[in-house]
Amino acid sequence: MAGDSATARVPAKVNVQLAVGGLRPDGFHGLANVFLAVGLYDEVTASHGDGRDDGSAEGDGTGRQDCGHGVRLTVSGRDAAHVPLDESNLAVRAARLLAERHGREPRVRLHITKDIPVAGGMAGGSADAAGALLACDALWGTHTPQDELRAMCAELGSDVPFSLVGGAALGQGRGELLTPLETGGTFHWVFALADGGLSTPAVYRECDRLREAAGTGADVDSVPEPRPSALLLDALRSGDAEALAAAVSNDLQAAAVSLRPSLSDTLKTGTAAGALAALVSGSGPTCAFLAGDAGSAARIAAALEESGHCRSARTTTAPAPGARLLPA
Ligand SMILES: C[C@](O)(CO)[C@H](O)COP(=O)(O)OP(=O)(O)OC[C@H]1O[C@@H](n2ccc(N)nc2=O)[C@H](O)[C@@H]1O
Ligand SMILES: Nc1ncnc2c1ncn2[C@@H]1O[C@H](COP(=O)(O)OP(=O)(O)OP(=O)(O)O)[C@@H](O)[C@H]1O
Repeated sequence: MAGDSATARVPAKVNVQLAVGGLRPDGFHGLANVFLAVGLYDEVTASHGDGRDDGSAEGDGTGRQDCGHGVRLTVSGRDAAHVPLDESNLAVRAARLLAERHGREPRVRLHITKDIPVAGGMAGGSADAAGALLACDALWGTHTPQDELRAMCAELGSDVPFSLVGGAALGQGRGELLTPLETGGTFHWVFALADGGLSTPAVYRECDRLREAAGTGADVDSVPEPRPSALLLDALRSGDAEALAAAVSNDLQAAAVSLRPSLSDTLKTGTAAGALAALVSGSGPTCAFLAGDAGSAARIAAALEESGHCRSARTTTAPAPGARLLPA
């Protein structure tokens, strides 16, 4: 496909197990990271820029920037104002990386339709990076093999390879080494979106600080090697929500709550409303609630919104497919 534009749709993620090992000399932590893709999506459209203004109004949550070397970026959606429009944007970095690999100019116009919360612990920027790779690859007709796309994803960020593949997967190393996992059914989730984000490096630093303060140490020699939970993998395989609820864990949760103490009220609210499990999503501050069925998910979402302990609540299901091109 090498038409005038290409659009990729990419899911958010929740980590149903996030076991964090010690701080490595390269500044990353070894992980046993069980990712589950969930049905909240960003869309990334790549099109041939013609250099003309597209008429998007200022102040409608849409910005525009020529990021140099021919990449122009616009973003729409409720959180658009919080998305960087310069070269730090992961979608821009992805387009430039793909162009560089194919020895071509990254001349492209990118538009992100943002629905995944920004800095929310749901891999929104990673989704946009994976989406930009797919959309630009289709627009430019560069036909990059899947293994090369995956390697580029890993260069862009630890969560990006999972955004590409979706479904459910175990991430090892810093999270980029993926093993696909079987899932036996549909899981119902509620996400409580917070006001403002949390910085992922800051949450990892807080995790280290809490470990040091507890006297256990935070480096690779002090923290046991993280391992996936057999109970959790069984629960995913069998599609058993109650068993999954009993096995979920997030080693970054205490750090996220330490930086944002109000999250504990959000977690309690969802539990009181009938959630089978309540946990911080990745590095937070989004909180994730596993529900028994769609009706229970709707009741938990209503209780969260009524409580005022979140900005808004969203219901969805998992697993969701990975990054996909939409029909032209
Ligand atoms: C919290 C998670 O979302 C769970 O899936 C990820 O581990 C974060 O993945 P990400 O946002 O793609 O992170 P990256 O862009 O690769 O790294 C950002 C920063 O997070 C910290 N980081 C990230 C991944 C990891 N395994 N250990 C870390 O300590 C490092 O300070 C790193 O500089
Ligand atoms: N396309 C993008 N969308 C959102 N944020 C981006 C993007 N590109 C770069 N960023 C920057 O990355 C930061 C983290 O954003 P992101 O939404 O990816 O966080 P996150 O969902 O918590 O990430 P993760 O769950 O992978 O740790 C933002 O504060 C922003 O400065």
